[in-house]
Parts: sequence; C-alpha cells; structure tokens
Amino acid sequence: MSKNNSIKCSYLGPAGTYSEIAAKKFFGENNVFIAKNTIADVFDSVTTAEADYGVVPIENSIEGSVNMTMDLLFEIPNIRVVGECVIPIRHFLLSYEKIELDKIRTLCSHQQAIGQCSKFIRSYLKDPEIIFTASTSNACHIIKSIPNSAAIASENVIQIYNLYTIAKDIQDSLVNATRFFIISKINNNNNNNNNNNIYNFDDYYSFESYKTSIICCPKFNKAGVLYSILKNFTRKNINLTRIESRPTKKQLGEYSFYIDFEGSIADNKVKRALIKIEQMSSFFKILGSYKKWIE
Ligand SMILES: O=C(O)C(=O)Cc1ccccc1
Repeated sequence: MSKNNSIKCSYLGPAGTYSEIAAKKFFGENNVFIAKNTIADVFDSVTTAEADYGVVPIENSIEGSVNMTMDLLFEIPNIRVVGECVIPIRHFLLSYEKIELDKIRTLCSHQQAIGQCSKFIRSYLKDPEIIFTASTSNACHIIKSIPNSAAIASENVIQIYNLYTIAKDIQDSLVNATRFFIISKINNNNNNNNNNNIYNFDDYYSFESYKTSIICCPKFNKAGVLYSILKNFTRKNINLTRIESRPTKKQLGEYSFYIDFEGSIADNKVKRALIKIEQMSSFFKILGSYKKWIE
C-alpha cells in the first residue's frame, strides 16, 4: 500500500490496454497504476512487492486461454489469485493515416486480439504481414514507424495516441469478453490467511459467492485419470466453471489441468475434494478463492 492507503496495481501496459481498463474497473481510478511491458513483468512486480496486486488476462470468450498467464501461474511460486474481473472487448482497427483496408500491408496487435478478429482480417485485408506485439497499446507505438500499417486496439488508445479509426467492432463476435485474474503475493510468514495450505484455512466465506482456481497434474497418465479427478467434484456437488489442459512441457501427452469451480477453500466439502485430488497429483497448486465477478 502506498502512503495514502491507495493500492499499487500493475497491469499489462502501456496506457490504453484492456488490462488497464480491467484494473481500473476492479480497483477504481483513485489508486496507483503501474504499466508493465509484458505479462511476465506484471507477475514480477507482484513477487518483488513493487505492486500490491497485478491484473493479468486469463481467458477470452473467442480465443480461449492466454497461455503466457497459464504458464506463469504454474511456474511462479507464492502467487495467488485474489479476484477476477470480466470486461467486454471491442476491437478497433486504427492507424496514423487515413488508409483504405486493402492498402494495409502490416497489421500489429497482441496475439489474442489478432485471433479474436481472424474473420475480419481474412475477409477485408489483403494478407498483411502480421506482427504480434506484447500488448494492443504497444502495437500503436510499433506502427508509428511502419508505412501502410494498422493496429488492433481498444477505443481508449484513439485519443491517447491520436489515431484514425479505420474500422470498429472488428472482433469475430459482438459478444466478446476477456476474464482477468487479480494476483497477489503469498506472504510465507503464515501470520495471515495468505498461506496456500488448505488444511488450516480459517477464513470464513459465504461459500456460494466464491470461486476457487487450482492447477493439478495427475501422478499417472492413464485412461480415466481425468474422470477420477473430476468425480471428486461431482460427488460433493461442486459445480465446475472452467477446465483447461496445458502441456507440462516435460513430455508429449503430459498435461496439467486448470480447474475453476464454485465454492471456497474454507468450505469443508471443498477441502475434502481437494485433499483427494492432491493425493492423486504429482503437482497440485491452489491458486486461490475469490469473489465471483458480478457486473
Ligand atoms: O493487450 C492488451 O490490451 C491486453 O490487455 C491483453 C489483451 C489483448 C486482447 C484482448 C484482451 C486482453
């Protein structure tokens, strides 16, 4: 916390990104916002305590999971998820020149944004060179020096970078939303409820208004292993809201499972289910329990 009790929150910048929109929507404008160049830098800013919280994109309704965030949640210890935020995404095609669609030779944006606009790109652009950038706003810096170029970014960058709007709402579906995780650092001094151990979690939550996210890698890669994990939720009548697999990067065919479900790790039925799953896992990580995002 900074001097006047405002929160220090890092996000994927520079100014104008969807992550910035999410950060300000979750925490409110009257806080300290720290723009970072990459999603990995946001994680670093939390682990080094430069920021109290970080906001990172985790999944999109068109393009699916953000792999960089998934991998960092797996790899980086002492990070927990303390909240979520969902924002609608409207993609704009922007340029420093009033350029016709068929004259665009280079298109820049974050890989997620490019993927969310694949139909528009195929239908209206003439096979431009595509440059993936660290963020949508970063794309607006890159195109400044490239003739006949355009960027895909949010409406917020138009004024910030003084851009022309070539096209608006170019995403593949008008219903387009990205979910962000709010991450924080787990203090290992155990004198608060930050510890990651479910067995002595003593905060009391109104369970139904919470969600929990975990990562687990089964000990054995055999038929029915996913069922044997998921049945622990079914038997306790715990509703799953997301399940994604991600290669462990150790060998082909070996996956970690990212599971979100309704309920809190303060709930005994959740604890009992997770104890069983941990016993079946070679890797098990509780990312955290957090309030469901309500618009
Ligand atoms: O680059 C941004 O603006 C981000 O915040 C990452 C992202 C990119 C595309 C959709 C949602 C989030």
